[in-house]
Amino acid sequence: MTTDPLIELVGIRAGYGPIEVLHGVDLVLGPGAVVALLGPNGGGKTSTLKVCSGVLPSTSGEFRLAGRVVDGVSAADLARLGVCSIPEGRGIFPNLTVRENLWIATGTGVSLEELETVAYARFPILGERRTQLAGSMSGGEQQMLALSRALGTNPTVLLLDELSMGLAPRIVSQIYDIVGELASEGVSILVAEQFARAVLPIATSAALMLQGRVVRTGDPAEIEEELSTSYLGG
Ligand SMILES: Nc1ncnc2c1ncn2[C@@H]1O[C@H](COP(=O)(O)OP(=O)(O)OP(=O)(O)O)[C@@H](O)[C@H]1O
Repeated sequence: MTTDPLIELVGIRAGYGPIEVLHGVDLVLGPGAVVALLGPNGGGKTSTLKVCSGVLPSTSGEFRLAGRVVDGVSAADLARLGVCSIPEGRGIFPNLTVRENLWIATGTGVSLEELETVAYARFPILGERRTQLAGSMSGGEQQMLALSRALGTNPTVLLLDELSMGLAPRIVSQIYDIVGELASEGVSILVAEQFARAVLPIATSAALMLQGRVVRTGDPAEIEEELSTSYLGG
């Protein structure tokens, strides 16, 4: 196992057209770590994840994956290198069945059979619903499907954006239990959450993002406390 950080961002700047939204992001995701990317709306959490998954190119700084500089590497190539992303909104296709959604992940070179085996073993409900349209399932089941697509590809790094969005607290904690299991199996995880409490039980450290920069990293509970008193009016 590598001792290099899985992901290392150094002074990353990036934006949309002429508007820069990341103004020099520094972030480290170590092997087997679960880093919670916390902060209020618009701080740049999603944009940082997009840089890590290769869908938002940086304009300066350095992005390293397991010690290798990967600035400019395409999202598809990063996926082949083991970076797997579940974007905000889950990235599943509501008008396709569970099985067809899993089939989409075969683009990374895994067979449908393998994907289905992994998915249905971990989430039996998905096996029961394999021919059902994804859009007709509950939010929690859709999130399970999104996670299954990721798991089947055997990622080394998992990028998660607002997993808790729109889900009941009980479902959120079930989903995060599974994310915690993945971490204990050695997957390194970077997870953006506006509602920090959801991710606290599994986070090994936290990074606070404000206005396009990581302003502090440290103990997840301390950062959550600072966030809720200073920035969210809690
Ligand atoms: N596609 C886009 N085009 C232009 N500006 C964008 C785009 N996406 C995000 N932004 C801007 O970039 C900044 C950072 O947004 P980002 O979504 O990365 O933050 P966030 O911390 O993830 O917030 P949220 O929790 O609301 O998603 C915001 O000012 C936002 O308006």
